[in-house]
Amino acid sequence: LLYSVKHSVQSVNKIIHERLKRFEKRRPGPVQQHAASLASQLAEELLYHGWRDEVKELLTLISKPHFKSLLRTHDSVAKRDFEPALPPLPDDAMEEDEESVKIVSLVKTKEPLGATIKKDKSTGAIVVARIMRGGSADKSGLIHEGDELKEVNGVSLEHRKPKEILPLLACSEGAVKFKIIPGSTKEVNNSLLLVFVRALFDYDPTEDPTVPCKDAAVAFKRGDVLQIVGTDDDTWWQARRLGDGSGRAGLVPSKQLHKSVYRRFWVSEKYEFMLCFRLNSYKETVVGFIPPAGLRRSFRLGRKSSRARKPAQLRRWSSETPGAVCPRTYIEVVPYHKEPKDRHRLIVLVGPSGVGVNELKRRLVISEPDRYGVSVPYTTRKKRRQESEGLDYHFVSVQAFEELILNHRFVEYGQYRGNYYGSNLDSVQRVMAEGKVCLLDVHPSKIKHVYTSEFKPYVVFVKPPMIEELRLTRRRAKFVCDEDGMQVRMFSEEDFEEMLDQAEMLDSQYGHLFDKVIVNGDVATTFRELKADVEKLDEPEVQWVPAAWMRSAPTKA
Ligand SMILES: Nc1ncnc2c1ncn2[C@@H]1O[C@H](COP(=O)(O)OP(=O)(O)OP(=O)(O)O)[C@@H](O)[C@H]1O
Repeated sequence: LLYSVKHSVQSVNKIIHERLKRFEKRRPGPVQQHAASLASQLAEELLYHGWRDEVKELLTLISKPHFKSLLRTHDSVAKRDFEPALPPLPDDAMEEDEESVKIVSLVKTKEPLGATIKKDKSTGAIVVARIMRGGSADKSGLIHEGDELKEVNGVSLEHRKPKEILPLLACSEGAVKFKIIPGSTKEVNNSLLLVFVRALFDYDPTEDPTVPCKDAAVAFKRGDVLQIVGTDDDTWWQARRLGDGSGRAGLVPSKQLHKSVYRRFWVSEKYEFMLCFRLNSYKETVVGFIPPAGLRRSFRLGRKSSRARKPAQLRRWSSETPGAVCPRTYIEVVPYHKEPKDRHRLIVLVGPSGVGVNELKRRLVISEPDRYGVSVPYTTRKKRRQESEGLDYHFVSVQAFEELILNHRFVEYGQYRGNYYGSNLDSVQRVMAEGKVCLLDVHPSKIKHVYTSEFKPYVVFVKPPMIEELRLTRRRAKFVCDEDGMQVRMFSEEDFEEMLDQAEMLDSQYGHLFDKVIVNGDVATTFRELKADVEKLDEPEVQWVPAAWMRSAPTKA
């Protein structure tokens, strides 16, 4: 038995040996040398191709650290990093330490090389400061951060300033030859990160005196989605702006940097502004206006009290979200693909009093009553003759209402003339369970109650147009001006100014929560824009939602 086992092991070994020999003769070569970055690009592509199980599985596989390491190792072997073959040195290179000089040749396209340079203050040498992820320099794998540049296309860089070197590179077409002295080799992770963030502030590098290289920076607007591809540097991250078509990574201020710059700016220049911001704010406590039956008016607190010309200090804006004190940076987002079986996202409409939130809500419901619905509010007041339970209000006892308060079932509630009124979460859920798009109109400070994966709110900020257009479009418009909602009057110049002031404050305090800003000039145009935007949420296109929603299982508000 032992003999036969030994014999078979020997034959297996022989077979393996022969196979390996054959394999060696064929000398299989790598198909390409950038498998790691290709896998990252593939992962990114997959984000846009539905959220099917196979896609998820493949994404999980290629995002695993050991799989990434395997690909990086493959790339090193493919590039023969283990036995660096230096090209023959030109004669004049002999003055340098032969061992240390390297000539590299990159093929330059119309795109920039994707590297920044700086002058080393102590030695005066020109060194590579940064390599942009995904750029030509990065993909070549031939130039690294810290490398000293000696020549570009035979032109010596000695005693030159970085500014003088840029034109040399800009002129170069096709192959660009660099003579470099490699810096200390540090491990560089070439694979792109799969972290996406939504910017909560506008950034324009041309106006930023702190940016190390304006040309290498990426400009973006609040709401843009950025893919963060490198966070090696604590102050300047590398990121790509999605949808700009270039795919080029550039510098963006890191979270920490933006916070510190913002604080410095705030302390020095914005201090006065912030001070009046605080003086004008107060805690919301009362419901100011409860409308008659029909399409419910909102519970936007104190909306009418401001019209009743209360002093500025008593205006309703809450101090509970001190947006201007805490700088807004980035919020991590993930792609969300709506499946046909998924519920519609909750549509939250916010805006200053009188801007037209109710009007737009009304138009949406009338346009497609089977598709759009509004939640029916709860009240403890007595039912009037013409009102119906569940249609105008849910009429409940004080005890029942207070129990609901204790159970955190209200998005917004308050008291008016001794009765409670409130927008209830169950009411919202009922509309959503009917398969309708639920429209909710709340003060932005209350969005937090529905900011969960269960509701996936899509927040639309309805903004007034410029004052000239307000005057023009609201010439014949009337708004409810008494506390019982029965009297109406025309808009005054003061109402317009107040609307614009409120809009500005809402934007600065809660702008980070808005998915869409819509300017309500001509109401028919605004309505069409809003409807088209809401309908887009049902298309199989990728939507970017806070990562926190998707990480946790659907949470109850
Ligand atoms: N774009 C517009 N052009 C002209 N009139 C408009 C426009 N939008 C709204 N209106 C009118 O302005 C008035 C106030 O609108 P609406 O009641 O919808 O405001 P609101 O934002 O819901 O404010 P509030 O909650 O304080 O009532 C209504 O008469 C409405 O028809």
